[in-house]
Amino acid sequence: MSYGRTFPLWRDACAPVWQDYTRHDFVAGLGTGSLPRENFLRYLVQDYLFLIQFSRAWALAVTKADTVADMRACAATVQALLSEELPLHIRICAEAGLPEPRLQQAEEAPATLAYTRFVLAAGHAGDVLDLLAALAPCVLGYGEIGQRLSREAERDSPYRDWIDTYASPGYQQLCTDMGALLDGVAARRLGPAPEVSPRWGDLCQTFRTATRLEVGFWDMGLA
Ligand SMILES: Cc1ncc(CN)c(N)n1
Repeated sequence: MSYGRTFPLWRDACAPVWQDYTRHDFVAGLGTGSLPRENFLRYLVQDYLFLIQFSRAWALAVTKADTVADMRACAATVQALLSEELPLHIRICAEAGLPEPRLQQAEEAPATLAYTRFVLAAGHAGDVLDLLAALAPCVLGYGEIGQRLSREAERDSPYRDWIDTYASPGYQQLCTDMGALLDGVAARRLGPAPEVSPRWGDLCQTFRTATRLEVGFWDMGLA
């Protein structure tokens, strides 16, 4: 799945690290079902904390967006994070005996701090395109992972629920919408040939750093 034109260019510019992210051992363990539950829950608690900061970053994108249509697209992502993705985490953790107040009291792991504060700093220091470059690996990487695992994962993987969430038409639509948002902002700010813009190298670097931080997030889950 390409999710527009800009995303594949950024992804292909950091292909080895993208591979490390989307083909990580943690992801393989979700597909085969061999990932220990304890590691999955450690990841989910941190991801709960991650998604709160990530929602703030998308809310920042609402304030930085160029047009009302873009504001709506960013606001829809805030809504999806808080009302669809976060409840999945709350439900799975509650079933495992971890009610939401316990999640709220959890301490952020260094990997969570590093990733979320990087994204927020990129957004505060830069414009909406810098912010979207930092946000894209998260949204679109899980879109790719969800699609692939829904085809390749063991039918009876205990992580089917998780896989189905990211493969679902709702999440895939979010990815398609983000790809279109990204293309529109890139065209507006960089012109018809974004790859030759003087900003292109910095944007690729921001995307690459966020992708490395995704790898660090899976590593934290496996540790
Ligand atoms: C760390 C991380 N990256 C991406 C996603 C998908 N929104 C997530 N839930 N957590």
